[in-house]
Amino acid sequence: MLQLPKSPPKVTMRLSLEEAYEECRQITAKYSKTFYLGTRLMSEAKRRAIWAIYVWCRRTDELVDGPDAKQTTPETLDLWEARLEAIFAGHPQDELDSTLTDTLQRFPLEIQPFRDMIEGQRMDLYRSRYETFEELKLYCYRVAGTVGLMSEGVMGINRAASTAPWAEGPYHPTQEAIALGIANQLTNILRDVGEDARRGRIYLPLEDLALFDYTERDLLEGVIDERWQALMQFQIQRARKYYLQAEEGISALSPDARLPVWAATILYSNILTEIERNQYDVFNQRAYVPSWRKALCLPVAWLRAQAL
Ligand SMILES: CC(C)=CCC/C(C)=C/CC/C(C)=C/CC/C(C)=C/[C@@H]1[C@@H](COP(=O)(O)OP(=O)(O)O)[C@]1(C)CC/C=C(\C)CC/C=C(\C)CCC=C(C)C
Ligand SMILES: Nc1ncnc2c1ncn2[C@@H]1O[C@H](COP(=O)(O)OP(=O)(O)OP(=O)(O)O)[C@@H](O)[C@H]1O
Ligand SMILES: [Mn+2]
Repeated sequence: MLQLPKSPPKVTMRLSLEEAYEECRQITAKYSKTFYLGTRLMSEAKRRAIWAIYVWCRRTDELVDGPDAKQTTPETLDLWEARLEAIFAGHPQDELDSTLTDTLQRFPLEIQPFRDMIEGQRMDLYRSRYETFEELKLYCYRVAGTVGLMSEGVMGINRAASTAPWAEGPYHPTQEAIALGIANQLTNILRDVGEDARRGRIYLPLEDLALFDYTERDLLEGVIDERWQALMQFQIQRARKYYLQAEEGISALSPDARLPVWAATILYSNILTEIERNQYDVFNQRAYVPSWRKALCLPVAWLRAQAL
């Protein structure tokens, strides 16, 4: 389903565009129940665009995080970037690429966030520690804030919203879209601390570990004590600060985008609550929002989407 060609294949399309979009839908449903649920609340045109973007992002992430990651070199990412340029130039190299080329004809997306995402994956090739939160924030912008920019381009803005007389035009919630991506990535990092530690990776800023007198060795050994709980609560509070900043911008999105974005935001941020419920044990269990609790989030998302 998500196999990445090892080298640029000759351009052969075994699927129609419709079949390719259906494959994008299946990949999104398979790899992220939360975001897939969000897309089901969107219009047909917007959900197809998000599926196409999700697949490109997932394939990009799998180059460094997937089963074949050991074969990925900086040159692999250079080739992937050239392939991205081809997609934007209207020359997709396979049917999954062609859904993004098709999406670009419907939604005016900039290429830069896609390039920045690849730059974030390059960081994963050579970095396994982050000294400061500023360094981690740059990584989070690149692998997730960029997704916010891509998504905002599809969601569209609320042009009917009153514009201040001194403003040039409708408000674009760019910083809030980036903030939601960063909030989601910080959540993902906290959820996957154990999985990443087992691969020798620590995303939590080392300056934060030192603040709570918790060592790298403690983390790699999965030590859970008051120091760990205080460190995790600090991390969770910071992630929630980014969610709060993001929520300011959701009302600036087009009306039909508010419900799906509120739903995805509430669902993903609830992973933090699940981590708290698990007493911050992210080493032996993977925090996730059970389906019944996901369902309970939907009426809340609907109410938040009504409030301007
Ligand atoms: C509802 C909606 C529009 C969702 C966007 C879905 C989308 C295109 C997601 C792409 C995700 C992806 C595969 C990115 C590659 C790098 C990566 C893995 C990033 C991390 C995602 C985790 O995904 P998942 O949970 O499936 O990963 P694992 O299970 O760990 O394998 C990230 C945490 C990034 C997610 C970032 C976003 C979804 C951006 C959200 C921002 C918006 C929708 C902007 C909304 C606009 C305003 C104004 C707030
Ligand atoms: N990458 C994974 N590794 C281990 N378990 C996973 C993974 N993805 C999902 N699961 C498991 O699948 C079940 C559903 O979790 P969840 O709803 O978070 O799925 P998901 O696809 O990971 O959603 P999202 O990616 O949006 O968080 C849980 O039991 C979760 O532990
Ligand atoms: Mn997932």
